[in-house]
Amino acid sequence: MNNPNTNSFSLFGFLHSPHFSELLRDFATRELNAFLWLSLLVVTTLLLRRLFSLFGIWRRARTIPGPPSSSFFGGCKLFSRPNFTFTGGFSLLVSVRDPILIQDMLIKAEDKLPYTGKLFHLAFGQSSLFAPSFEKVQKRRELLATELNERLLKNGDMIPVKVADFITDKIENIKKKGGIDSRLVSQHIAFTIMGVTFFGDGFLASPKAAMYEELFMTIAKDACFWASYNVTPFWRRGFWKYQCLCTKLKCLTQDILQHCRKGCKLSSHTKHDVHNESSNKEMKSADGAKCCSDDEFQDYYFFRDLKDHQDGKEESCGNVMRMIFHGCQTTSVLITDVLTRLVMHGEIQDKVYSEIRMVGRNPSKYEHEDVYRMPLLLATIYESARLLPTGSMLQRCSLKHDLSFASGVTIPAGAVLVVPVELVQKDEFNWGSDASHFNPYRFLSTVTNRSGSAEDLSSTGFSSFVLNDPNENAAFLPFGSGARACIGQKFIIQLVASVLASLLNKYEIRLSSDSNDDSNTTLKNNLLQRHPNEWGSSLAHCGLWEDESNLSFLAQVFFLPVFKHCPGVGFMP
Ligand code: HEM
Repeated sequence: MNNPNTNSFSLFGFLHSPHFSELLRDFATRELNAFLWLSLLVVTTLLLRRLFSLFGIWRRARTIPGPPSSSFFGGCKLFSRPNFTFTGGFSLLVSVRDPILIQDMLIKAEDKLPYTGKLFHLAFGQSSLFAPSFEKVQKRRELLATELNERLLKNGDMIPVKVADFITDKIENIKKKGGIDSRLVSQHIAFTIMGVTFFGDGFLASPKAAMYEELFMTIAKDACFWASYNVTPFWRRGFWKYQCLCTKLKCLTQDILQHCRKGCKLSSHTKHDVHNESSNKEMKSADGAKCCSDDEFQDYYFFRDLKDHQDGKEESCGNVMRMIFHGCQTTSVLITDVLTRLVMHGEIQDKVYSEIRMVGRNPSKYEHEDVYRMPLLLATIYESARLLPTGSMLQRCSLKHDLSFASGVTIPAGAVLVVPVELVQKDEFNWGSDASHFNPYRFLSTVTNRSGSAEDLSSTGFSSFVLNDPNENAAFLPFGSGARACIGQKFIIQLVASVLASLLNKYEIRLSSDSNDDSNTTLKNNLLQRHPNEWGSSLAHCGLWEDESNLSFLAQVFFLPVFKHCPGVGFMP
């Protein structure tokens, strides 16, 4: 019979024996070795996979002709082969500069990069309209384009007139308080156009419209910074403040929408049960703005056709905010640039003014079809967009299939395709020797009579020029091209031209004499002055400046908008 005391004694003795510690050490060493081997195996497999994928990329990239491309996205370039840059990201980056290839590529490569929209996801929530996959956006793109163009045709006369009147009032009000920056005027115009487009006329009367614009701009300014974190920075207090602003914006968007809808309903017949209905869904946000459910948005007329195509998770609110954001950023850059060009090229401003006066039936308001009788104004807008596109790069990829081009080049699926828009739009090969100069006439042709000589039509109220379609030149890409081209191009060009026609009829844009900084004078300050002959007949546009007390307001023009060169924040979806 075993004595338990003897057993426990011998176990205790064994545990303290040198043999046991040796066994333990041996075991630990084996475990550690096994772990190290396993780690080595995993790391080696990962590295080999990466190496193989790198060789795969290199092998496929060898078939793509062209010079080596430089590093994009600020990444460090490790080595470069023709059209292939290894930046450590293990993706093939192909930069396309040939306009014919670009056109082909923009038609065939329908997807955008998988991280497209991440930047704005944080700020505005999900947006199905700017999703990377073409399959997801195709239907909505078509519906939105129809809606915009129908709206354009139906309400084309009303939006520019209302926006121009609203902006003129705003300018006059700000003028009373002091100086005003032309970037700010452009921002107001862009924001008002977007507001009226997406919320209806009620937006102009909304008491929260000004606050909405301010909040939008604050968020747009910070969006790049907060999206630059790979891991959402929950630990930073500033991040929570930003999130709070984003929630406020969403609530305010819904609040303004409700305000506009109520206005519509009141003016039609009954108050309905808007208040009761929504009170169940409402929750109060920090500043008192009311949040309601997304159903409100799905009822909203602008999205009524999109309703059937919404999947459960999607937020229509995100779509509206993303579009307002995109439209505002791009449009305000464009308007600022047009104003700058007109200041810098007084002779063009004079001719545009004559054109506007010639067409003008009503001295202050222009109807939408009238802008098509102002080819120089339209050409000025296109030429400004050519010289300063709102995004410096277009990006595409084909997520599923390899892309084969007419030239015989094949780009593998998943490769990142970029078009350096600024370079292409200023390339002498595409635009001639004056490619980097402002010359709106490049988009115009003269009207000729039967004998082939230029005809002077000024007495008939028609311009002697006709506008060529700028999109005929494959190197004209401010609105992109192909499958994912901007669907707002026609709409916004017509609106911007109409609003500018109304404003230019009232104001002349000039460099400010206040600027002391001579080196920057050319681009810095300009003045919008009310034309003394605003309501009169066609007096000469120049020479109206004797009376300096007429000076209206100071407008500063900045050539490069603040956001322009921040990667991603700009104006690209
Ligand atoms: C001056 C004004 C504008 C400019 C310069 C502009 C420019 C652009 C550019 C460059 C793209 C990318 C195209 C591409 O990758 O090929 C784009 C996309 C888009 N734009 Fe605009 N845009 C403007 C105004 C608008 C407006 C007013 C709207 C709508 C109200 C709009 C709606 C869109 C949409 C929905 C897309 C995304 C298309 C997609 O990803 O499928 N844009 N825009």
